[in-house]
Amino acid sequence: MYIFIVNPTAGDGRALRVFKNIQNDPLFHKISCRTFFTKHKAHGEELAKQLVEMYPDKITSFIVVGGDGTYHEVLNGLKSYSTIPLAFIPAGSGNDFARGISSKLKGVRLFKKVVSSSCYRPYWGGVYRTDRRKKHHSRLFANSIGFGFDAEVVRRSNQASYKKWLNKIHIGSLSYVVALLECLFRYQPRTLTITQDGVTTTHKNVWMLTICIHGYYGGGMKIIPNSKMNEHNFSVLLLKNISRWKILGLFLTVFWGGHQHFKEISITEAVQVDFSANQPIAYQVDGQSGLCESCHVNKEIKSRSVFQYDK
Ligand SMILES: Nc1ncnc2c1ncn2[C@@H]1O[C@H](COP(=O)(O)OP(=O)(O)OP(=O)(O)O)[C@@H](O)[C@H]1O
Repeated sequence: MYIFIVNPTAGDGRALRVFKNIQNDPLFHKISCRTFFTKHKAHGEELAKQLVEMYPDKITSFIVVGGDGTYHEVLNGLKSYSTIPLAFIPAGSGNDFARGISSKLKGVRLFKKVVSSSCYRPYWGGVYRTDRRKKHHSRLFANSIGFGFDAEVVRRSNQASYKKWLNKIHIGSLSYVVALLECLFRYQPRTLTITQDGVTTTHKNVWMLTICIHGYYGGGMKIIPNSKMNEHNFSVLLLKNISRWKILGLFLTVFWGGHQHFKEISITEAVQVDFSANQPIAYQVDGQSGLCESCHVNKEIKSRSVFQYDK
């Protein structure tokens, strides 16, 4: 049995339209499936957890129709069930996970491939635990986790009252531009003590620390241009000692990878990253935001089967 988890609000309603097209396809009526619509934040996680506990041996695959946030929730609902296959039909506003796995098909064409082929490949997600969570309360991520300026922009935009209004007139992404300009003048860089694979260093005036499974983030920005996804390593980007105006240049050049030549950026690889900050720091994980003072990040030990059709 296939389980569809659909976030009808993702992509300003695009996910609902995509799902309706799938529902109208004759193949949909030939497969055994059940569909669940998310009704509120974190509902995708609750649904996935309940369903996998209810039907542990009957599920062929979860099929997520939505954006990165919905995929992140379903992934976390399946945290203790690494053998359950997962497929993602991108219909959000960002969809970086689809870019990360080089999925070119969309909508009905992708749905047909998911139910008629067996292109499931191993995917090693990330595990993170902030100081605000107890030891056994680690969570998973599918794309990246970032700390600092960019996360503050996401956090501010998610909390802003103007985002609701901009979403209503379908220019929700403009809320990030407004938040970016707000943060540009107000953000205070942090001092971070970072331990990467056992080596500890302290960095002053840090604007961003971003830990990526693949190169894409923020809705199509290629933050780590040459990132090669693999089972062991993350790509780690550190941005420090940069002027406020140059930050603007960074967010313009990131679309074609020009930012990687900035002397203020270093990109390294690591299996495990720990850090602590001198004061609370914003984080964004798969586009969802929060606050912490320290965090531990490593890769999932067991891989998951994720539908990856990149032809
Ligand atoms: N019925 C609902 N009403 C409001 N919010 C919802 C509902 N269902 C899920 N959500 C929340 O919507 C948020 C955004 O979803 P999602 O990330 O999938 O879409 P998106 O923001 O359009 O896409 P992307 O993250 O790829 O840019 C998630 O945090 C999820 O918890």
